[in-house]
Amino acid sequence: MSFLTLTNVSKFYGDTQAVSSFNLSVEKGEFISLLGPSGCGKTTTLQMIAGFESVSGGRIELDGRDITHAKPNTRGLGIVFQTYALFPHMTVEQNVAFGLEMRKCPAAEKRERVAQALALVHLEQHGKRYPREMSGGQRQRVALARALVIAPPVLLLDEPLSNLDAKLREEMQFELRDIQRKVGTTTIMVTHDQSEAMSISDRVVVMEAGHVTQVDRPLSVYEHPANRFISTFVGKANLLDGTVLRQAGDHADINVGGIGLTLEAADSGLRAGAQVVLGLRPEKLKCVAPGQGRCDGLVRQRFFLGSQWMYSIVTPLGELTVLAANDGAPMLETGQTVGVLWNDHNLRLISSSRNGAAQAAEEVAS
Ligand SMILES: Nc1ncnc2c1ncn2[C@@H]1O[C@H](COP(=O)(O)OP(=O)(O)OP(=O)(O)O)[C@@H](O)[C@H]1O
Repeated sequence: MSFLTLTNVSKFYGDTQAVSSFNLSVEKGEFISLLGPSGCGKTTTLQMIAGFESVSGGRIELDGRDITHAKPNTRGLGIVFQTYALFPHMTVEQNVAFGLEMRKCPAAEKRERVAQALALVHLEQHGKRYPREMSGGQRQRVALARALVIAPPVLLLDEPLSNLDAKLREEMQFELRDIQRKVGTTTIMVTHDQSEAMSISDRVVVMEAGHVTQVDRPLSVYEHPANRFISTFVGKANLLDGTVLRQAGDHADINVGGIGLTLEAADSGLRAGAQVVLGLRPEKLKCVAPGQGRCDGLVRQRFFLGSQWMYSIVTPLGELTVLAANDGAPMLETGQTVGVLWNDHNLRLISSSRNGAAQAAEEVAS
């Protein structure tokens, strides 16, 4: 059953539509990420859930209650901002206790709940310090404890890790997910970092220019991106321009640069002659000895990524990016000819013109 529901929620700033017909049902305890490029409407959506921005149209319900126009303080949600927004003149304990004081919580209960919240974020030894005496990661955890101490029905996180350096950010991603699992709070996080969204969330909501374009589990978004933008925004993808030769049963034969590919396309409705764009992830390609792959190619560039090598290989399909594990096998040299191998099972249909019967006739005739 849905715990938080957004139905056709939209937002106009004057004539500009920042969010358009946003629909989402969130289950109790779920961790959802709103993912998309700058300006796509993520923060505006979060602010509408929090009640800091008014809603131009649609409805927001929390646990069966219509909160579309409710005042922010009556929604009781926990919020963590990108800047943490800690009170500099208050100690860590006082910062965490703030929400309980507003709620007139009795002193003994307050002490206990603050201690529990600080223990949850591993800061029980730091209660008497001031925010300026804490590192960025510690301040982030204080902000989290302050949001969680009121036991909110929903936790809203706006780019909560973006001020941290790469290593700390990664550690905090795991910690954040761990804490969220422990307390079981339904969480909505805004991020423009696809790897963060993929590693933390139960489901990812991809937004583009105010619209939701895909809602799915991280693996499904990665393996079955809904469009061309998502295929390259979430991970890397080789995009191959091809022409459908024929659709037969549950697959389609496709010509890409003179090489025949088989696309599993049972429900695609592709017609012979249609122009298609196929996606193939770089880690699904393998370099083998010349003549041993599906085609040969010339290594144009290589990049060392630590755990992997990334190669740029010129092939009849176009220039392909190939990711190979740094597993001790000899690395490829630029200028070297290699075979390139892949399984057509890993091809994804990204877009198609879905036409071209006449073009098909020409292809078959030629
Ligand atoms: N107060 C405002 N007045 C007018 N336009 C606004 C206002 N706030 C946001 N916008 C516009 O609404 C659109 C969505 O903004 P929003 O901040 O929600 O995007 P975002 O996806 O969170 O971006 P970012 O990742 O850069 O924070 C943008 O075009 C932005 O310029």
